[in-house]
Amino acid sequence: MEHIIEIEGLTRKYDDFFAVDHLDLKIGKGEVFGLLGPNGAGKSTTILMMLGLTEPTSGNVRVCGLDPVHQPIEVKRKVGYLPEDVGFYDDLSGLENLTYTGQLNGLSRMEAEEKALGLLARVGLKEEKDKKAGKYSRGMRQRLGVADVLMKNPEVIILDEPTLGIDPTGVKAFLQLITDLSRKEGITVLFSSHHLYQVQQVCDRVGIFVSGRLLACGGIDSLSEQLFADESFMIEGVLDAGVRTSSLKEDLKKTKRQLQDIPGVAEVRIEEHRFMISSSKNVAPEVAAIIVGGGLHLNSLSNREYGLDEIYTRYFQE
Ligand SMILES: Nc1ncnc2c1ncn2[C@@H]1O[C@H](COP(=O)(O)OP(=O)(O)OP(=O)(O)O)[C@@H](O)[C@H]1O
Repeated sequence: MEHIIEIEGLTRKYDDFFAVDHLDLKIGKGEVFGLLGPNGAGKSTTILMMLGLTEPTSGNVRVCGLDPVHQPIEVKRKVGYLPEDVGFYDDLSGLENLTYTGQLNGLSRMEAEEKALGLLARVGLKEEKDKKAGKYSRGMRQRLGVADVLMKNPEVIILDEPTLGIDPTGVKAFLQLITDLSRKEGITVLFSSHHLYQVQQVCDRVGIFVSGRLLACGGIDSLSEQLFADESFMIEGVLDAGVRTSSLKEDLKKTKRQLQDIPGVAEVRIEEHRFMISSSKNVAPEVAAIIVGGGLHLNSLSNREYGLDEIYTRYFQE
């Protein structure tokens, strides 16, 4: 696969703090790639370095074969960037804003207007073309932002939290627009988000950022495996709290050791009269047999499998 973005050992330090810590990442042409991670994970800093707006402390970035540190203007010609909050001339209409961008990019007024009209239709703002940008809703502004970015025929589009503050219907339409750009026009799309669910819907691959590092990267299916392959099942065995034999302490210890030896089991914890077992597969039958065989009184056994959603939430809570 042809790589349009290549990042090697990319690092950005602020004093002693690593905002981005030795990042390696390659993104293919036409891919929709999601940068997923909590606040402060280093997503925006990575984006700014790709655009040549922040200088790396060390490491390399190449975007469309260009070095953003030394060729920032060339990079800006090929890469469209949509920041979290797009700035427009609020007193000008959507059409006038786009036409102005077109003219700044070397088109004549007529050419710019024609192109702007086509793009307004493309992003679903045809009806609102003459409305002042200041009166657009947040979702409309984001769509106008995409049209604005498309005015310069970019090869790559980078969007920072593009769905923030848009209602669910708007989000759906917006994500569809992103997918179309990649599928129909071969544009590479990179977007950052906190929302696993949104990223999951449109991205070919996702990179999970935590503390400036890429914790896992790949198709959505492979992420849970990469992150928590050995802990996707949680089995909980509750003992009868009323039964207190003299050998209880010893029995619990012995049973814990036996549970730990079951193939696939990652961790066994005892909390009061409960066993908590995380494992890579469903070992509930073995767990039941061992607990009962160990002379303990099992009251109930529950077993649940975590989806990527829960793993993601659980992980970031920790
Ligand atoms: N100019 C700066 N000076 C000092 N620290 C900074 C600077 N810019 C960013 N940081 C720090 O670097 C870390 C990464 O920030 P960054 O904005 O890249 O995270 P993010 O993943 O984009 O988060 P968010 O989702 O909140 O936008 C944060 O801890 C932030 O405080």
